[in-house]
Amino acid sequence: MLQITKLNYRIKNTDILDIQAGTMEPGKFTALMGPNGSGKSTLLKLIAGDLTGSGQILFHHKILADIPRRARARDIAVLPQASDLSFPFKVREVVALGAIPLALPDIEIEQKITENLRITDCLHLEKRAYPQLSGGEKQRVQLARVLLQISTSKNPLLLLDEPTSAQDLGQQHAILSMIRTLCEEKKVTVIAVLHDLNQVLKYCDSCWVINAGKLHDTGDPRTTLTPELIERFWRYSPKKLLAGEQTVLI
Ligand SMILES: Nc1ncnc2c1ncn2[C@@H]1O[C@H](COP(=O)(O)OP(=O)(O)OP(=O)(O)O)[C@@H](O)[C@H]1O
Repeated sequence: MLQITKLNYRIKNTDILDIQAGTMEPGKFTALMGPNGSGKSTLLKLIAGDLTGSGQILFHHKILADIPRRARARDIAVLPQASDLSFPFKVREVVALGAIPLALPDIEIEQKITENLRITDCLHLEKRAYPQLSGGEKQRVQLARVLLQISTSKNPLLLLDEPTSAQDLGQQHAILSMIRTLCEEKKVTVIAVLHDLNQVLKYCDSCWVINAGKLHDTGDPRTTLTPELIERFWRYSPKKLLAGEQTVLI
């Protein structure tokens, strides 16, 4: 369970984020939604501990900021919007960075690296130099790294900032489907910034709609994301299109 109370983050006397209260259930996939600049990445960074604001974030009834760094690194992993490395690391070495907080024998780490490369469709890239990969390949390698980082946790929390932004259509669905399975089978709590309404409707248990730094609404995407709400915050009127047997919004 993640509980947020009176969370405020300001820059030069301006509120970037101001959330009075909100909770997220463990083992669920929650989307952070809202227009550009509304505060979604700021919220992820506050939960990750990369930014410090006022107020409180509790994770499984413990104050997040009080959890020792190493323990926090084993429970909480963050996939940022972009991750460039200037050193010519091999893909396998990049994923291995996720094992730094884990106290595991080498053989187990190697097995876990292989497993996470496999589920992110990166196994064929393992010997390649990371800087030479495409944007989508780099994003999947980083996903493998963060999955490895939380792989020993009993209460894993995965924070993803636009995890499918560089992926082709097939990879977008493969990744979101894999993340859903992690929620259901391994009870991973996932919070992801997502812009695609159809992806949120298809894969997420709940959504938080953020606008101008405030939490406007939370709930099941199928009831929360009404045409009125989409029109109000995104200034766009979605149309329903029947694609095969599925209705999609365009
Ligand atoms: N260091 C900073 N200095 C000044 N303003 C900042 C700083 N960091 C963020 N902001 C502002 O805070 C607001 C929220 O930024 P944030 O990155 O959280 O938005 P977002 O909802 O993730 O946007 P996007 O969908 O475009 O990624 C934006 O208006 C941004 O310009």
